[in-house]
Amino acid sequence: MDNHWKRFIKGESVESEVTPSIYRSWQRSLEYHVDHSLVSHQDILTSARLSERRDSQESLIRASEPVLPYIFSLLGSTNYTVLLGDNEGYIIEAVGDAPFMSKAQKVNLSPGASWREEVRGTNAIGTALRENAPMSVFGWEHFVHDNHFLACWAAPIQNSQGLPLGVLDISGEANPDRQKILNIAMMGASMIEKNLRLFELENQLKFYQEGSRLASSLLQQGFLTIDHNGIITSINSYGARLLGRKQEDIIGKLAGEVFSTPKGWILNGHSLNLHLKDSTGKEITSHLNQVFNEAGQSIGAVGTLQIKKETPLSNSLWIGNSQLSQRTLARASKISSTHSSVLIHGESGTGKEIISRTIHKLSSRSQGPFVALNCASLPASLIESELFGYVDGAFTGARRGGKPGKFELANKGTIFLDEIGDMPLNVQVALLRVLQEKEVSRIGDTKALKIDVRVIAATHKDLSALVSAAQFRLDLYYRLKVVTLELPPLRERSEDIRDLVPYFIDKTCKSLGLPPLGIQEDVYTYLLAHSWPGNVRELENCIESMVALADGPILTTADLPDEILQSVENTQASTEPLLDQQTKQAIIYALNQTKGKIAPAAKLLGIGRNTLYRKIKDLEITF
Ligand SMILES: Nc1ncnc2c1ncn2[C@@H]1O[C@H](COP(=O)(O)OP(=O)(O)OP(=O)(O)O)[C@@H](O)[C@H]1O
Repeated sequence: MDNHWKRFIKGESVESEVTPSIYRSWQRSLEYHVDHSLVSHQDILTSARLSERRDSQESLIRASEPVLPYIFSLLGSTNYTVLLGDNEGYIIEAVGDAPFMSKAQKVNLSPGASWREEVRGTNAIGTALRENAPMSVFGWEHFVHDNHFLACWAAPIQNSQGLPLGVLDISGEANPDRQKILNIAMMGASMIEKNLRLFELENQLKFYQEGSRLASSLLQQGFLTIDHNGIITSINSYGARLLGRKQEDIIGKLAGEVFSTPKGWILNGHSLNLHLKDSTGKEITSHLNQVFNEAGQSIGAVGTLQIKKETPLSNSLWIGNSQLSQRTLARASKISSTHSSVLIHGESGTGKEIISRTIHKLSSRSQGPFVALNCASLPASLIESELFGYVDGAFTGARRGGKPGKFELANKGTIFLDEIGDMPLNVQVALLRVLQEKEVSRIGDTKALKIDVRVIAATHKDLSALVSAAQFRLDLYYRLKVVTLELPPLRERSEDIRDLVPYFIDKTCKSLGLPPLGIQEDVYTYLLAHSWPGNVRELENCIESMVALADGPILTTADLPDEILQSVENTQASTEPLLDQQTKQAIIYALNQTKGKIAPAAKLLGIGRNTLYRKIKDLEITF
């Protein structure tokens, strides 16, 4: 068979009779002017240069260390050597049996020699590197005649981009089992590649760990990481100080031991707010987010710890961080420092009572009572006696000893009159008198009692229209609307849903004595798309029923009430396409953020101003 080689050397055409990769390499060997009749003694490193080279290839050598002897042991015969070459074909490591290695040494197949094609013509190491593919080169396929006694198999060792970093070679004396040994060489190369990737990941991990250690040491808040077993794997010194313990006393402990949270929470929720106290009793707020791997399994949680700031609004009962909510709260806070009557307008369930309680809590009357009366829930005949009370025997059916009215009960505090639009006209007159004279007389009594009460009235109706229809007194209307507050419906501040939902889940779990529940992100797609005609009350009811009926530790779309699923699916199917709805929401959000300014809103959305104008027009957005 070495006829092929001889004929090629003589210059005859053998292209169709030789393996293409071997033929290509022979051609290259000719171009490099490799002498086919002589063993080259070029490109052999001195031992000092070889050790420098090995130092520069430290990770390749470390990654191969366990692999070379293992591959040698698989060969099951001693007539082989297993070699590691670097990316320039220099042999930097060899494992093998002495008799064969000494034969190999005669042709410089030993550490220090480069087996690049340019120097030694066609050979497994050089040709595998050049072709960047596994190669076997047998006997006469070697370009240099003296190498014809060799049978060699080599596989490149590649980096993650597929570029060769080195080569694993198995050389022996002619062996017919070409594919089997090539497979072993390929397996060895892939084991080395895996080890190299592992080293890379270890380095990356060290890098990130060091980066996050440095960054978290600079943070003016606590930072902690918890693994999927619930063990605290790191906490910065600020966080440890907050908890009044040493870092080393916290790291390695179960989160449940440090935070005394219900067992198993870490695997249940997607995010969690822990409520803790520091060593001096100050409240610490925390926010932990779970981290998931690509398969969606929890691999732990990272989060922050902070001392809860005592802002005036921390007394607020209002949940929601949307721009509109923040504006509402800021206005409520201002109102709380005045003594005027307040008229709150908003759709049913938007939180008129909650905001009234907040105004009361923030005001100088906070130590006094907050008394609420829903004018729509009582028959007209009873409202007056509820408001002003009565004396013994004031009317048939009156309670013995009389009864104080809500105004009396609210003295030094706040009275909240919900659904004021439903107040009968005769009671409106009496109310106006109380407001003007700041005194109240129980029904059937001649004495008047001085009272100091702030009135907050609320309605979902258009009071000015009721005034025009002569159903509401103009003078009372003006008395009440000294200060007004408009509560936006939930559909206009849907970002609040992301704050309200975890709050309601938490609240319901506590009231039902259940462990904290998580919620799947998909559920929000529905909650955000629903129009919530019943506003926050409807959302609260929805979450309450989901929690009560939930099957697992995480609320999923399967737990959504049918009416929400249907209403969202109907809107999506019939009227606006989902994309339009979401675009609309994004635009409303951006306009809220930028207080209606077009240029910054367009920037926030990443679109041009003209496109934004067009979309506002097309989607009929009003702002
Ligand atoms: N911003 C909010 N944060 C927390 N809970 C809220 C908020 N807004 C409303 N809620 C809850 O939603 C429910 C309805 O709120 P509220 O009674 O204050 O609304 P309303 O506007 O007074 O309703 P209605 O006009 O029907 O009386 C209550 O259970 C309240 O706790």
